[in-house]
Amino acid sequence: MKKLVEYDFPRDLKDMSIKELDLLSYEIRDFLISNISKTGGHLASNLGVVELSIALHKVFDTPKDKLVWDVGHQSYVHKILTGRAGGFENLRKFGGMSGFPKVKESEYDTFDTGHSSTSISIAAGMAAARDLRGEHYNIAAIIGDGALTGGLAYEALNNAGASKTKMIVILNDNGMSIAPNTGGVSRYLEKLRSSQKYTEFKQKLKKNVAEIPGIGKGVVSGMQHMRDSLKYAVLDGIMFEELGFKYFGPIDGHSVEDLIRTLELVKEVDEPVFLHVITQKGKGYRSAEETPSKYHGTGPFDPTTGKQHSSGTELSYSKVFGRKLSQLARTNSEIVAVGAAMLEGTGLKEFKQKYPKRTFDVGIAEAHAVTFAAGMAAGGFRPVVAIYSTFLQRAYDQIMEDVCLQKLPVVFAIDRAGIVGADGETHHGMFDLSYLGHMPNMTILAPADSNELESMLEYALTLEGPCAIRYPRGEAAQLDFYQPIAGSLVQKEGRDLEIWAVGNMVSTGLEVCKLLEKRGLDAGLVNARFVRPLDQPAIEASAGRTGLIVTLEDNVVTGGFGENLAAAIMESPVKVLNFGWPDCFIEHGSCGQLFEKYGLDPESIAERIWNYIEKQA
Ligand SMILES: Cc1ncc(C[n+]2csc(CCOP(=O)(O)OP(=O)(O)O)c2C)c(N)n1
Ligand SMILES: CC(=O)[C@@H](O)[C@H](O)COP(=O)(O)O
Ligand SMILES: [Mg+2]
Repeated sequence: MKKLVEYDFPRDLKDMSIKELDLLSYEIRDFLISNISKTGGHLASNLGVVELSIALHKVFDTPKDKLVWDVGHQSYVHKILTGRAGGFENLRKFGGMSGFPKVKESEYDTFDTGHSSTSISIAAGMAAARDLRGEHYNIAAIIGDGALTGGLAYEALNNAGASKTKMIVILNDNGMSIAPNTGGVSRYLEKLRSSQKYTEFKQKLKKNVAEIPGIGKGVVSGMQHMRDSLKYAVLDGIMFEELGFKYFGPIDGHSVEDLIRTLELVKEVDEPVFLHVITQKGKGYRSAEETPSKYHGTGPFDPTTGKQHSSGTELSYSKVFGRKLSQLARTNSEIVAVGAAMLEGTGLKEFKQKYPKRTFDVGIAEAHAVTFAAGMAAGGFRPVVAIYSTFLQRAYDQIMEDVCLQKLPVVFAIDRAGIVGADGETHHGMFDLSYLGHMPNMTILAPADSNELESMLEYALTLEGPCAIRYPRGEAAQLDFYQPIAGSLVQKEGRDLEIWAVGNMVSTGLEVCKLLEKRGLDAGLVNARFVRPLDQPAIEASAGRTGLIVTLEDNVVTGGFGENLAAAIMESPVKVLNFGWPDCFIEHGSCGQLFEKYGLDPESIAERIWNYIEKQA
């Protein structure tokens, strides 16, 4: 039997029979399990779209026809079917293949994605561009039921449905976001899924397709006939029909045959089509079927037992945050937690178990989460909104207008701040200090270790306005900082220079001081703690003690802590050197590799400081 790397995909799919395609789906699942068990990656979502991806590449003429994968974490099978099986050895590794669609990686990847709920907008825009140019090809957006909880998807449905342009929205409905999906739309989809009509549709589909005389006009009239005889399906999908889409389904997303038949039909429709496909997250791998959330994004695991190698016992910042919040909520009944489809990732699972009524998971809806929290704060509560740094970018305006403008006491627990590693450029949380740093009334804190995170959370909940606490992905440092949160913390004064480090960069700063000491330099270290407001008196005092201030932050330099500090003492003769991420998008790789490549590891920083001082001498 041929290996997946030996096929000429997608061309080879065109000659394969349904039976061969069924066999191929087994082969692809084996390949995914075997490879992801070594590299880690998004397993469960990909196992769920094996047949759908095969059918799409069988029916559509890619890359002329365009496929847009929402989020893109489920694009692995698409990658296999477009000649990239060989890339899986280095999936998400430094210099290796990305875990998301990348235009620069393949002509079959139509758009760089990573953040949810964008696919329908992208497809609608592509369709408008195609129509304006008078071109003819198919465009399909493949969106999950989780991604369909995001507001942008509805703005796009509203616009695309009314436009009457030819495009296909395929809903990959598995009832799951990372965790079980939530909300009213999810309940509506559940109703469609569990309806008897699902099986009836399958029977009618077979019967009607058999009656279709050929292609072109025949297909269209056959399809019209089918739709007429499937009035119930139209009724069931009424919400999408009312928005201007022709609704088809729901169909079995694990039947290659049904998928191919239906796609052949809907691709002939000259209007917006909404095709509802039912799949199972984790399909074909027992551990992932039983606990899809655990295999949504997984590290390496034993493929035979399903046992994940990383024990998950490390004390992450997320866990420290969740544990402390639960503890504070015991005595403060005004504390409520707000999340956006990432309760587990942000450490709120324990809080939800203890305080289900005080936990609000709004779905993949970060902008709504923030304004919802603003509403709760206006109603007298103390909302704590836990969102990853990269996803909070979505809610810039809501933080500014709905929270800061009214100085509402909302606490933002910003997880995954700084570089995150394997997810890469769409997911690094390296902009929050810049996008929050200019917001009036906002306090921004960054803990250097787990104790500081706890103290900062306690402190934030005493403030009368908004406060953001940002901390990185992964294991929490244990530096034993117990001092109360009042301003910056001078660890050590320095004669030759003083380093002002933000959050996780305090650990780096300690290393840099040691390395410089070996070269005979007396470097001091200040744990900034407050990114906003700046601790002006302490900064001025530091500038008075030394001729050089060095700032370290796990954030883009542009508009970050260091630039603000430099501006705050621009009249002083002290020189300021800023270290942070350069003004560009940073690729995927391990955090260690990225810090090294961009000169942000202790050795590179010490070297640059040394060279700078040498040059000045
Ligand atoms: C704006 C944004 N918020 C959160 C996420 C994190 N996230 C990635 S995939 C996912 C679940 C998506 O569910 P669904 O679209 O149904 O796809 P499935 O994994 O079920 O195939 C979430 C919440 C994201 N990528 N983008
Ligand atoms: C695809 C996506 O956006 C999430 O699944 C993300 O990969 C989760 O990252 P963490 O592993 O940091 O929770
Ligand atoms: Mg889903």
